[in-house]
Amino acid sequence: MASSKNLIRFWEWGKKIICVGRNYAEHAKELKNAVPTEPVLFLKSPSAYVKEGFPVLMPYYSSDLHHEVELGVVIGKRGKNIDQTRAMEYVEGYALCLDMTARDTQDQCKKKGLPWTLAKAFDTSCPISDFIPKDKIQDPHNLTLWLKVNGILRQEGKTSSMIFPIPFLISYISKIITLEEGDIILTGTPEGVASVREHDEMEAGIDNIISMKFKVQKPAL
Ligand SMILES: CC(=O)CC(=O)C(=O)O
Ligand SMILES: [Mg+2]
Repeated sequence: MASSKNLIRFWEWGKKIICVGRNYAEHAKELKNAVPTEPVLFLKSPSAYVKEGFPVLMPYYSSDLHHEVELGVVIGKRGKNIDQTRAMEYVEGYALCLDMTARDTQDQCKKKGLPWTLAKAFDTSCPISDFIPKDKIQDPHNLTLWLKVNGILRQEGKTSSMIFPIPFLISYISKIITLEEGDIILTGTPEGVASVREHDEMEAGIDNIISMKFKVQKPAL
């Protein structure tokens, strides 16, 4: 088992970013998607990570970049075929994450039956907070995730509304992809996703446990 100390810079390790989509019924409905009966999975590249103090860069091919605030679950040790009853033993801590999404690109990918890589995995598509050790969060299914843009509340959702809870997700994912120390699982976003524009400031938090701010910028050409 890794110590929390080792995981403080987990976001630099180039480990896997495994994302769960449509894990909140109200969000699935707001995008006119069916509520899933099995988790929807996709990956982000490690270069998606961006820390506070650096901007979120708008992908040049999108004109509709959306915020999605999510709880990230940080894995502390290697596991394959993990049983749900033991899944929380593999959790070392948490992080607050944004799953930045080029929504127009995602809509095009869906129409063409293409993967979501361009929509979801571009550089800076995963703003991330500092590592939150497991003992700072008593119940990860009893948290409020919130996100403001330029001071106006856009998203506020309870992790109790997740369709697939964390032990189920860990077990399900580990049957397909071996989980390793430093990997992170983004557990899906609640409703209220919407566009951001150049120079907007996003502020997101988990209750009053942690918060973070990111500016949106166009990349220098
Ligand atoms: C429709 C989506 O983009 C799915 C997703 O990422 C989510 O959090 O839900
Ligand atoms: Mg998401």
